[in-house]
Amino acid sequence: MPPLKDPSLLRQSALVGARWVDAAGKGIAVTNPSTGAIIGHVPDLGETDAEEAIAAAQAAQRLWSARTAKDRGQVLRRWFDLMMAHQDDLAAILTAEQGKPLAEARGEIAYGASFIEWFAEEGRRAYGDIVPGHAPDKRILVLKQPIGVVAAITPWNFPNAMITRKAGPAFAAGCAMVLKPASQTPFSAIALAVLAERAGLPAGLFSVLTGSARRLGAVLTASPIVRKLTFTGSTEVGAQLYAQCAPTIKKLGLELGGNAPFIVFDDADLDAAVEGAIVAKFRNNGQTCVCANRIYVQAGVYDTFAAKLAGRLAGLKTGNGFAEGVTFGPLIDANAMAKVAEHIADATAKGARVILGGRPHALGGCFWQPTILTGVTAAMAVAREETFGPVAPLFRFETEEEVLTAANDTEFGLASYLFTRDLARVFRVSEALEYGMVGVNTGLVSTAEAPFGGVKASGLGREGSRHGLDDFMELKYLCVGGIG
Ligand SMILES: NC(=O)C1=CN([C@@H]2O[C@H](COP(=O)(O)OP(=O)(O)OC[C@H]3O[C@@H](n4cnc5c(N)ncnc54)[C@H](OP(=O)(O)O)[C@@H]3O)[C@@H](O)[C@H]2O)C=CC1
Ligand SMILES: O=C(O)[C@H](O)CS(=O)(=O)O
Repeated sequence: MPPLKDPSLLRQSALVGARWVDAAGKGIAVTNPSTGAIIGHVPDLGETDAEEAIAAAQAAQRLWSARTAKDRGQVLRRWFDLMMAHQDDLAAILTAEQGKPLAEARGEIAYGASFIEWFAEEGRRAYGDIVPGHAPDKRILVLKQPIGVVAAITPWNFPNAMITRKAGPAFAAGCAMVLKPASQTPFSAIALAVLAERAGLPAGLFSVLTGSARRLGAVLTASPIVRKLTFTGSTEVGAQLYAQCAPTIKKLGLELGGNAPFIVFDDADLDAAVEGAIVAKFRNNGQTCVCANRIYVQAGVYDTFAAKLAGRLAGLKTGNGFAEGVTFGPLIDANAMAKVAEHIADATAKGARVILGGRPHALGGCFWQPTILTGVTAAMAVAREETFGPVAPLFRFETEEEVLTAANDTEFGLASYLFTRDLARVFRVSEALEYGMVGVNTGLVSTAEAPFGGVKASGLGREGSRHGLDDFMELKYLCVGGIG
């Protein structure tokens, strides 16, 4: 990692309420997925630390929620300004621990900061209602109030933005947050806490806990003080946490797995569709929940699309995220490599053809060649499971009805994409797709202004947009009588 302009942002510590706990060279090692080198260590915290963080959050939240939305928004705005002022350092920390190319990491910092900026403003629009009464002497008022102490558990693939997409609305609403970031990428979370402290976020309002996910998660999900759990990660873990929260009836925000269809019709702008596929499939080296997991191309343009996509990919470079001109970094770990290899082996064993890549990259380690498969069918694992890697499986289809049936044939329902220049088809297909989000002639839908989230096994709730704030608030109905 290049030297940081502000080395204090890379802190080998965790934040328990108002107390920084140092790893002091032991605890959990964090490695660079490009090189395998140890970047540093974070503390291995336990149950009592999690309980302490929850208690600190409860005390701080009472005072924080008593401040005006404008005041809270000004603190968040300062946090946004500090994130952008330190964009290069935050990006370097992110590339070191997650692997994505530096330019992409800088983009994530700006994307992550945009949620803080957006909710610094949205917090002042948590409007309630005054409803015409049901009796002459009654008045009906509806208030919006913060839900209270929130627990957040986040993944490694977007170590900055998946935190701020939760912290922004939580703090704007007047909540407190106890965060357990992914163990592979804790330093991005800790750097955010360092800047939050400098921005004036009150002590105790934001804790960052590092250590055993199972152990810390058990405390966070069992505590009756924690009134909401917001989780981003796999559907398997999300379902487990859902069950763990049941005894205390918590509000849940679940951003889970995906299996996005990417549909290219005969009448599409093929160059635009190829660019869209590069973004939708290969952003973060295919390690996003909204990645195009299945690429359906209508028969009339199938061969041309495949050739164009292969031509574009052949010119892009794989390597260490800090190296010049690199578009694809490493996968996060050996398990991710094994899953990619397994999906390709399964597909080729069932008749698919590799027209590009298909093997570990010559760089070794966690690097994989960008890969295109043709002749892919619904019988293959890539059609049913999330690959979470740089593999583009191309399915051929004949009719709109056929591809809609195939696209909806999954338990997931997060993102979906279609490319066509037929306006009637845009609405017919978009309305028929069983997903929370539809990209029309674009491969990138994620932005703070829009509601991000899915249906079915892809989760509950929405993050971002004006809807994202309501997920951190409760409605309170006042029935005021005796008005003569
Ligand atoms: N819908 C969305 O927006 C997103 C969905 N995902 C999905 O997540 C998967 C990849 O991300 P990945 O991080 O591996 O997902 P995981 O679900 O394995 O991990 C996500 C987070 O959950 C924690 N965790 C794991 N097990 C437990 C547990 N028993 N109790 C409490 N916390 C736990 C992890 O901690 P630790 O790191 O310590 O294991 C990590 O912080 C893919 O399926 C992807 O689609 C990922 C990102 C976004
Ligand atoms: O974790 C993810 O995959 C993110 O939600 C993807 S995005 O928000 O950057 O699209």
